[in-house]
Amino acid sequence: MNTLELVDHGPVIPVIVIDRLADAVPLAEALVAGGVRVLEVTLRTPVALQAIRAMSAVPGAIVGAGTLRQAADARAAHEAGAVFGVSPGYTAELGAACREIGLPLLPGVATASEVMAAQADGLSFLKFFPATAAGGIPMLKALAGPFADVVFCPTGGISLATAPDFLALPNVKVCGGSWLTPADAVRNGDWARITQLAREASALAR
Ligand SMILES: O=C(O)C(=O)C[C@H](O)[C@H](O)COP(=O)(O)O
Repeated sequence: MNTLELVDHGPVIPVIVIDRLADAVPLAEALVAGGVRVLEVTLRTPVALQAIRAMSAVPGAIVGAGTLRQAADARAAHEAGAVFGVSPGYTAELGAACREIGLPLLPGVATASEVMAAQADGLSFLKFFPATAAGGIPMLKALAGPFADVVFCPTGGISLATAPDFLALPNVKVCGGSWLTPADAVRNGDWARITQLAREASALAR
């Protein structure tokens, strides 16, 4: 798989934090029911790897791991069944580890130098993180000049209301965000609300 294939499935990749393993499967089912199939599960919690394994068995779900910071994270995610990885930043070490194990990587960048480092290692579909704090739409427009061959997935501070402006940019094919899985909805098992948020996100135009 090439990470750019992920954009074929819809305009938004939800960034998911799982605190309780029991929430993993119903949450994935709720998102898939709303038309959102590509799921980024952050490695921020102790149950994240088990959650990736459980969610991978949900029909229709395409599950990847977020918050990859080191080579060991990539290996653990791959072993848990993640079919892609996302990182908040980029290091050559992480890139090499992902290549070695065959885990497609969507690495985070926030500056021109970071774009150049990722491109030097063959990566041209990049997460722009933290999108809003790192310059938002004006920054993406500025990066389009020298990096016309780069496609971005802006993530960080984006909402249903602001996503359309990002998705309207020629160098943006998909947005990431945690707004589809509000912590209170997950805590309360409000899966219907999450399906509704997923429906709204998957209906966004590109
Ligand atoms: O944990 C990771 O792997 C990250 O890189 C950070 C997340 O992508 C953003 O924190 C999501 O941003 P919000 O939509 O503003 O919540």
